[in-house]
This record gives sequence, C-alpha cells and structure tokens, in this order.
Amino acid sequence: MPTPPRALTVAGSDSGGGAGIQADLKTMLALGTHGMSVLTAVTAQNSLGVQGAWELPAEAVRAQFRSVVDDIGVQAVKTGMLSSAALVETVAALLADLDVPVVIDPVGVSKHGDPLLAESALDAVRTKLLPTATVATPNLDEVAQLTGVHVREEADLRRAAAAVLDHGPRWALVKGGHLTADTAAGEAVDLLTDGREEHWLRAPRHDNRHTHGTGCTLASAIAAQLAKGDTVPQAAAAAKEYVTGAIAAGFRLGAGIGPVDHGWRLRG
Ligand SMILES: Nc1ncnc2c1ncn2[C@@H]1O[C@H](COP(=O)(O)OP(=O)(O)OP(=O)(O)O)[C@@H](O)[C@H]1O
Ligand SMILES: Cc1ncc(COP(=O)(O)O)c(N)n1
Repeated sequence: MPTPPRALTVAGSDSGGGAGIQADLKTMLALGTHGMSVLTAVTAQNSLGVQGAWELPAEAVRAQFRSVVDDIGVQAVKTGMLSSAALVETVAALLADLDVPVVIDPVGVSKHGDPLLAESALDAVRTKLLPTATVATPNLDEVAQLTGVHVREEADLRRAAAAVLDHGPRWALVKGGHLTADTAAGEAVDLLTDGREEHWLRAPRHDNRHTHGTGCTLASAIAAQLAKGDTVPQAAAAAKEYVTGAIAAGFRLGAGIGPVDHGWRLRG
C-alpha cells in the first residue's frame, strides 16, 4: 500500500466531536491524508457550549510534537486552540524549526462565546505565532482582536487581510462567514491574499444553524491539501469546496448547534 501524505494538527479536544482535534482528524481523513495530533487542551464541550477546559503542560505538547515529527514526519501542520501565552510560545518555537507549510487558525472564542485563548496570549500570537504561518485563517472577530480592524462589509476584507499580513504570515485568508446575510448577498465570501495576488473564495451561504466546527474544518482541509502538494490558492479553493459541502450537510445533534458533516462525500 502506498503511504498517504501526513498532516498534523496541534489543537484542543472537543468532546462533542464537531470542532478541534476531532474535526481536524476527520477532515484530514476525508481528504485522503494520514492525520496526526498534538493535543494542547481538553474541553468538555457539546452542542450547547464549553462546560470546562484543561490545558496540558508545555512539556507534554513538546513531547507529542517531537514523537510525531522525529519518527513519522509531517508534510503540513495546522494549529487551532492554543489556550495560553505559554503554549503559543511553545508551539511557535517548535514551528520555527520546521520546514513544511503551516496553517495557523488563531482560535479565540468558541461559536458560543466561550474563551479558548487567554487575552494575555494575544501578543504572542501576533509576534511569535503569525510569523511562522504559511497561511493564517482568522475569522472576523479574531481579525478585530488581533489587528483592531472591524469588518462590516465585503470591501473591508482587503484592509483586514493587509493588517493580518503585517504580522508576518505569507498568506492571509480572512473568513467572511460572520458577515450577515444582507451584507454578503447570500454568499459566504473569504479573501485569500499574499499582498500581491487576491483570490476571492465565494460559495452559496447555507441557511443551516448546524455549523459547529466550520473554522477548524476549513483550516485543516487547507493543511491536508498542502500535505498533498497543492499550492496555497489550490489548497484554499479545495478546502472551501469541502467546508461548503460539510456546512450544507450539517446535522442536528444535542439541543444546540450541531456539527458540520465531515463525512458528506461518503454519503453520496
Ligand atoms: N452559513 C454558511 N454557509 C456557507 N459557508 C459558510 C457559512 N458560514 C461560514 N461559512 C464558511 O465557513 C468557513 C469558516 O468560516 P467562519 O467565519 O464560520 O469561521 P469561524 O468563525 O472560525 O468558525 P466558527 O464560527 O465555527 O468559530 C468560511 O469559508 C466561511 O465563508
Ligand atoms: C477545542 C476547540 N477548538 C476550536 C473550536 C472552535 O471551533 P470552530 O471555529 O471550528 O467552530 C472549538 N469550539 N473547540
């Protein structure tokens, strides 16, 4: 059997299986890669929100990373929930020595508004983590938190992406998922740019409330595509198509916001 491309996620666990490490590994499998994980934190989480979160020691994060990278090897990395300044700095130092594409999803709060990153970690995200990124994928709240730019309509995405690029990632993919239906005219629009090229990623907006895990899914899909050898624009286009299908097929689970369907392509 040929060895599949290998992708690594450095993120938190979502016990409900819709976001975090669980979303990342499912996405990596769905896109034909071997997914591996470095766990940063454990959350007690379901369709109603986050009921508890426990961070792992930096030493445990470093040890997982070394185990995977030194023996198995990785062809792309994605990061998600990093919880604290100490873990942001630990992960940034590990990534700085790794010569493969890195997708940084600067996760700040959950869909329900629960904090997944300490405010005291924002500076380390700006100065240490973002410079390691091949692609950074903030949502609009994360852009505002990290750069002070508030996006109210599609035209603002350009200014937001430029402000993200100022922190050093090679590409910025600013997600317009949180633009309201009236400002985005029925589309879910994201902007990918490296400051020279611009790629507008457009897809139909699905009126489905079961969207838990969209951000994690998009970022890990990009990492999977990069592990397979795509360029960044190719990876982003393929990831957008995958997440759009997963949102369209999102399903009810529990009493609140259900997950996107990572297996939508399997179900025909
Ligand atoms: N209702 C929707 N229909 C179609 N695509 C969507 C919808 N909502 C978000 N998207 C797309 O999903 C991807 C993730 O964007 P989003 O802004 O939701 O990320 P996020 O905020 O990190 O996720 P979350 O809100 O789950 O934390 C983007 O490509 C975005 O355009
Ligand atoms: C452990 C963990 N990591 C990340 C997210 C954000 O999820 P998303 O932005 O994909 O909805 C989450 N809810 N839980």
